[in-house]
Amino acid sequence: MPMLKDPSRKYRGPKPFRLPDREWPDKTIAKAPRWLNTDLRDGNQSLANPLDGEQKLRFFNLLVEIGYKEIEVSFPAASQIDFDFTRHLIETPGQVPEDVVLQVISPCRMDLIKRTAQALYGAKKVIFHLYLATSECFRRIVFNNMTEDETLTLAVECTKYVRSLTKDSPDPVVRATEWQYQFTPETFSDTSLEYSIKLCNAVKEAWEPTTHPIIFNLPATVELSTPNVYADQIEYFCKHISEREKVCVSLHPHNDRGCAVAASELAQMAGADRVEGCLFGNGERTGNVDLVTLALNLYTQGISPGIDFSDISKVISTVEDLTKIPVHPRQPYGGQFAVCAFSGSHQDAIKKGFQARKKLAHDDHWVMPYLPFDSQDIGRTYEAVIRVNSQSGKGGAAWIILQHLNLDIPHRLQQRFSKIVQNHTETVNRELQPAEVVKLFEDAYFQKPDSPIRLVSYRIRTDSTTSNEKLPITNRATEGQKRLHFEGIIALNGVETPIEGVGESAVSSLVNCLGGLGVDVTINYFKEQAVGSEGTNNTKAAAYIECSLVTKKGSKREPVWGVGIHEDVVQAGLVALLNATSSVYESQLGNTARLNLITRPRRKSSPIKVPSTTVTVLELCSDMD
Ligand SMILES: CC(=O)SCCNC(=O)CCNC(=O)[C@H](O)C(C)(C)COP(=O)(O)OP(=O)(O)OC[C@H]1O[C@@H](n2cnc3c(N)ncnc32)[C@H](O)[C@@H]1OP(=O)(O)O
Ligand SMILES: CC(C)C(=O)C(=O)O
Repeated sequence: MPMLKDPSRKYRGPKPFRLPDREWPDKTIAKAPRWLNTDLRDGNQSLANPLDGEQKLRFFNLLVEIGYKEIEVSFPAASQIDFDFTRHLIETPGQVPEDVVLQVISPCRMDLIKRTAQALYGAKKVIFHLYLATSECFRRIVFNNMTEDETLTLAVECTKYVRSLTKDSPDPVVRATEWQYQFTPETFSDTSLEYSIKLCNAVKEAWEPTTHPIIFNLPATVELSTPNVYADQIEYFCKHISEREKVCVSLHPHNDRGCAVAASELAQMAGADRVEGCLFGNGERTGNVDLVTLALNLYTQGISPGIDFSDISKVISTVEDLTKIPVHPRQPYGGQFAVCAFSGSHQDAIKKGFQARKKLAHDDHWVMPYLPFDSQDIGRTYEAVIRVNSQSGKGGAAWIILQHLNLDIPHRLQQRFSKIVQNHTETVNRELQPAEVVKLFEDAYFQKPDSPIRLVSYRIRTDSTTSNEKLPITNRATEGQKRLHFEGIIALNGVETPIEGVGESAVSSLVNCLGGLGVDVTINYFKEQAVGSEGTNNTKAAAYIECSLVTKKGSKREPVWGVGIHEDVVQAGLVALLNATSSVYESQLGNTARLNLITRPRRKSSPIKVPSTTVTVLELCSDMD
């Protein structure tokens, strides 16, 4: 066969269809549709290994649990498994809740209809579903040139036959069942609308709906056109079918062009009452419409779907286990990446979004950069929202530290820490787990067990008795400063040394003490923060310090950071300073600093006498060690 140069010439293109008075584009979806779940029929018939009875029961129980009230449970004439499963549901007391209706399907073949009716004997509530393809393509190719009239006659005869076996049956047990009837002109979206309507009117006349409307299920058996065309077809059908009030218009879209969700939404705007589909879009070929997406899309329209996906992970694991088809990571809502950001600018915006949201009232509308919905609504935490790799920025790492250590790290530190994270992701060339990000943070800014500078004990007092002049020049407070007197013992590379200094705060007095030891640092940035929920016993203080080493020539080295966390806010600041200083000492000075410090003459520590005039005394807590 010669190769076609342009495959587009192989296809017919859109069929001309005019709907001059179309209304659906101006409509919105105002309520959830009637849902029909067909995982156990259309979903099941498309599996490489169809479900056995036990698996079908597990699936059925899940569907009931999450709230489906109409479930197509089987094609009873197709297999003994489906027949027996239907019988099991009917015969097991309490298995089918009172408000759940079982639906079963059969083609327009008398033998198969009869078998289907047998499967339903004694059921409480049933939708008997018959299908017959109506398009020119199917009538000519599949049904051997069956005419429109012959097709209509077959549909009417089969409907009458179903009627005789169900609501018109002489058997009181059969008549006791609450029967509904559904007819599907299969391949509806490829069938002339006038003909579909003529055939459905004839079927309606044959069934004579009374208590329940007759369900006309109008499938895009194969999705052939853009979603607006399907919506036009549904609007036309709704407007032209007779006795519309006796008809429930149902949708059954397939996803061949990837537009099933859009088609279903537009078709609901066009007047449809009901939607048939499968969880996560299982079904023949590219699947039926995804009922999870359709339902959860309703939330973002301010409508409750009436189906409970608040524990979507459980739904996913059950469905994956039964169908052996994994839910794609990028699947709307259910996919593990559905509300997850790797890229830096997205993470920054999301972090800011959550911080802004914290300040709002609980019931404020969800307005969040990059996140269309709240992952908590489907039972997922915010933890997986931000994930860190080499595409991430400062906001992502900062988010993880906020989530795991409860530290809302300052913007300047975010920028510094982000470089450490970036280096690491580029070295390992993969995503970092939150624990790895936390470890990088702790290693960089917290006290290490082998820290070269450790505060052994200290006391601070405010007093006016200490003469500034008596202290070495580096340890003195500057002019006009409120003076705090800091006395303590510091271990430098394990050698304990008494220190003493004055400053306007505990931190600056310790800075002055360090100056006396030859470690001259200036504080560039200092911030304190409460950690934990206010008003609880768990509140701690966090302090962030950025400082630079000042060399003998007076120039500043690259700044370093330290973070201190402590029950006591003063101590948090001191710890932060020492952590930063340790970094200076280790990373900037290296051996020279070690030498400088070690060669200074120092005494073995002696107890510090605190005068009785002490105003503030803070004992060093043991977790400093
Ligand atoms: C679009 C849909 O998804 S519709 C649902 C389809 N689901 C399934 O087919 C799953 C279960 N099906 C089955 O188990 C089998 O196909 C059965 C039991 C229904 C029928 O099996 P068989 O008797 O072996 O027939 P087979 O499936 O090979 O062929 C279908 C026959 O039914 C005819 N047919 C197909 N659809 C219909 C229909 N809706 N109404 C009446 N006849 C139909 C075909 O034209 C064909 O007839 P032919 O043999 O005279 O050419
Ligand atoms: C029989 C109908 C409902 C169907 O499954 C389809 O058209 O896809």
